[in-house]
Amino acid sequence: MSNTEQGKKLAAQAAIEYVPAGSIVGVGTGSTVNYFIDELAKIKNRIEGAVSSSEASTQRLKDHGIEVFDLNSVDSVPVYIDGADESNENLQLIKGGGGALTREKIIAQMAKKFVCIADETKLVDVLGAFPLPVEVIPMARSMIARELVKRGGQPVYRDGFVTDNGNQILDVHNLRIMEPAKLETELNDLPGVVTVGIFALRPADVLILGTADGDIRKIDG
Ligand SMILES: O=C(CO)[C@H](O)[C@H](O)COP(=O)(O)O
Repeated sequence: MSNTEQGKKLAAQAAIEYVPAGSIVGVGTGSTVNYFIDELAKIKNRIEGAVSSSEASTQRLKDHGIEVFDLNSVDSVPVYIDGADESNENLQLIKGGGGALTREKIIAQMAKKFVCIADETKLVDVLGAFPLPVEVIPMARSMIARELVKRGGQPVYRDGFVTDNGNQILDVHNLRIMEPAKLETELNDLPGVVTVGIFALRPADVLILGTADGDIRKIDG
């Protein structure tokens, strides 16, 4: 197993301690979360079930025999565990590399505690080296792409990819995001933008990083 994969797995294992007994657990999407789902399966008798941020995670949870609830049937989500494409020291994130950003942001907003799990390479000084995913309503794609260019970005259409919500993704290259909350708010305001992959208005509460030397590092927000 590579150092990166080991880091993801370590972080996923460490996140289990944040899962309260008897709870409905918010579950994100991606390869790091897949390790978490596999860990969660080991304690499935101690939880009530999960709410999920993607069809892919829902399938994996169900394959493990973990009940997946409709979010509308749930009053509260005590903890949400998800990965990230980048995090800064303030636990502001870029997410959406796997295209699940909208449902991820909805569950993160609802969660009392958002625990982000990643390998240590995801920690950066300035967000934006990872292309920023923006989910858009299909008819607005070109208009929004022009708006992103005006702001210094280079949007690239994720051709052939359709989100679980039936929308499209623009991956915006060439950004150095110095004020994440400001850019998140500004892009949120463009008609046709469904979700911006900046998680700054609702950052993570805890970041667990798995390191190459087999350790974990925790940063509290
Ligand atoms: O935001 C996400 C999916 O939309 C993922 O959390 C992000 O892409 C990280 O994925 P991975 O754990 O595979 O590196």
